[in-house]
Amino acid sequence: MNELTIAMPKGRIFDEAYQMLLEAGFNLPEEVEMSRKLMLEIPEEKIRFILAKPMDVPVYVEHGVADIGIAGKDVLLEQQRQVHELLDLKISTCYIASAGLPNTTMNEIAPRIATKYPNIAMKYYKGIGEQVEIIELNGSIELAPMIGLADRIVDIVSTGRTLKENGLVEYEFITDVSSRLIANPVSYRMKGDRIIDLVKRLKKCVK
Ligand SMILES: Nc1ncnc2c1ncn2[C@@H]1O[C@H](COP(=O)(O)OP(=O)(O)OP(=O)(O)O)[C@@H](O)[C@H]1O
Ligand SMILES: O=P(O)(O)OC[C@H]1O[C@H](OP(=O)(O)OP(=O)(O)O)[C@H](O)[C@@H]1O
Repeated sequence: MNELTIAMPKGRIFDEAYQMLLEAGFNLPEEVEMSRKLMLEIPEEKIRFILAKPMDVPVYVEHGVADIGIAGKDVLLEQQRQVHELLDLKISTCYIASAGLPNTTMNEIAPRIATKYPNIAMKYYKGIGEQVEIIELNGSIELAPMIGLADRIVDIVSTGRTLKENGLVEYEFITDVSSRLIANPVSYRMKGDRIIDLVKRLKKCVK
């Protein structure tokens, strides 16, 4: 049996994704001790997990150092990497929307859009015929309209709490997001049996 290296996103997605693998019947420790270890070997299953930043999972998979990985659709849309998307796990669901201060229109000349997702935002505004200036931030995006850095933000919305607590309203829905199982194209060919078995088992656990 080939060894399978799986890139797992640390943070929000990890628990739900790991739970799905347990439900799919993989013989893994019930709980992963939250240590600082970034690699986890499961010799009984011939699986090796690498624990990566969510934005980096497709990088490991594209380069083939991980055979498969779990990544948010937001990250996949933003990065457009050469990976196969195998399965929608329907976990860590949320959506991407534009938001801003209530009752405001966008500046007519080059409105400014703050976002962690420059490509998604650019594509969206291009699609609706708006020429915008993108201001790329790495977090706390909701600050931007409040302090006059941008007319709108393009960001993830889950419960809507962050928008509400910062006095912002949603303007346009852009796209739904959930986590996806992705594979390196060469691994998919070379380790097809193992990957297809994993997809079949996970498919049964998708809710
Ligand atoms: N409310 C949410 N906010 C952000 N991401 C969410 C949310 N709900 C689900 N997600 C999913 O989780 C992923 C982000 O996970 P997480 O917040 O752990 O990483 P991150 O934003 O890169 O955080 P950090 O840079 O702080 O590690 C997103 O890519 C998205 O697919
Ligand atoms: O609709 P909600 O349930 O409030 O969730 C959405 C918020 O969560 C995420 O931020 P995160 O906690 O990852 O912080 P950061 O992007 O500011 O680092 C996202 O960027 C939104 O700000």
